[in-house]
Amino acid sequence: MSVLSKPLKIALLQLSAGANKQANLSKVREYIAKAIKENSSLDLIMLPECFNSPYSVSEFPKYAENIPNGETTKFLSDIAKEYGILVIGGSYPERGQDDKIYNTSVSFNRQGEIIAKHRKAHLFDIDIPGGITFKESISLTGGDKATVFSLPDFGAIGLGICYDIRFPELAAIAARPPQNSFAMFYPGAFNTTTGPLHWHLLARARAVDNQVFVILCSPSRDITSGYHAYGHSLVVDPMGNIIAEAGEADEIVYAELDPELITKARAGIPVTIQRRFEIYDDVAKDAKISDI
Ligand SMILES: NC(=O)CC(=O)C(=O)O
Repeated sequence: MSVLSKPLKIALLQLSAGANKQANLSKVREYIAKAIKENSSLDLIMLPECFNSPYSVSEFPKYAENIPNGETTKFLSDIAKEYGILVIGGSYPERGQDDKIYNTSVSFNRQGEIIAKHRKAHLFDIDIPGGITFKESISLTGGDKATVFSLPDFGAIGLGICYDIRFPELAAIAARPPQNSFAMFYPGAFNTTTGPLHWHLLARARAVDNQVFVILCSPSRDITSGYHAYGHSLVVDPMGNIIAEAGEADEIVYAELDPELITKARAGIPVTIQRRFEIYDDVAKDAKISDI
């Protein structure tokens, strides 16, 4: 039996976010209504990284909210409940109890209850001369756990945020026993330097490494903003094939995750049972998993 119990129908909302939080949330609401109108049998909606605020280290503290008591968490919970749909709530800046700021993703069941919370573990601190310099650690603190949770009626999934995809350990922890996830979801905002270099490569690599679906949801590209997101929200199957992809503008991407594709990939190339843990350590053993 596959680790995914039945086909999962998903929609990725590739949307840009501006300075006005209310306008950003209204746009999300409008696109969710559109997605459900276009595809009434949808199971899950996913949003991009930083969908309620600009992607900017100086702006994060101004937009940061308490989770679960802030307005964006309530907004997402209401949507999940209203439409009876699973929601992977992209990410938004969180002000923790410790007064530190995190880049956090919250997921909801069909009743609007929180089923997972992931704090971006690996902060995006890079400096590519002639390309891009970015330092999330100026205002953000990294989370300290991997996130794996059960998507009701479907099975386990892992979740990381953007730069987390560069670290294969989180996906390996999610995909291997004892977690046995069928997919890795990454809300992510690569940019016009790193996107063309690595976006597809990393998504396909994580999929093939672990024989799972990999789903990336990006903001759309707004060249009037301070950060030019790459776009190209993506769904990759367990063999590494791209089965759905957005362009650069606002767009909804639909895909169906078919359990048979996992079964076939694992039967044909049985790496899941060929690992040599007597040669190297299994990162999935004793991993620190988020418990909300
Ligand atoms: N924005 C990110 O967190 C990551 C990114 O753009 C990259 O890894 O490239």
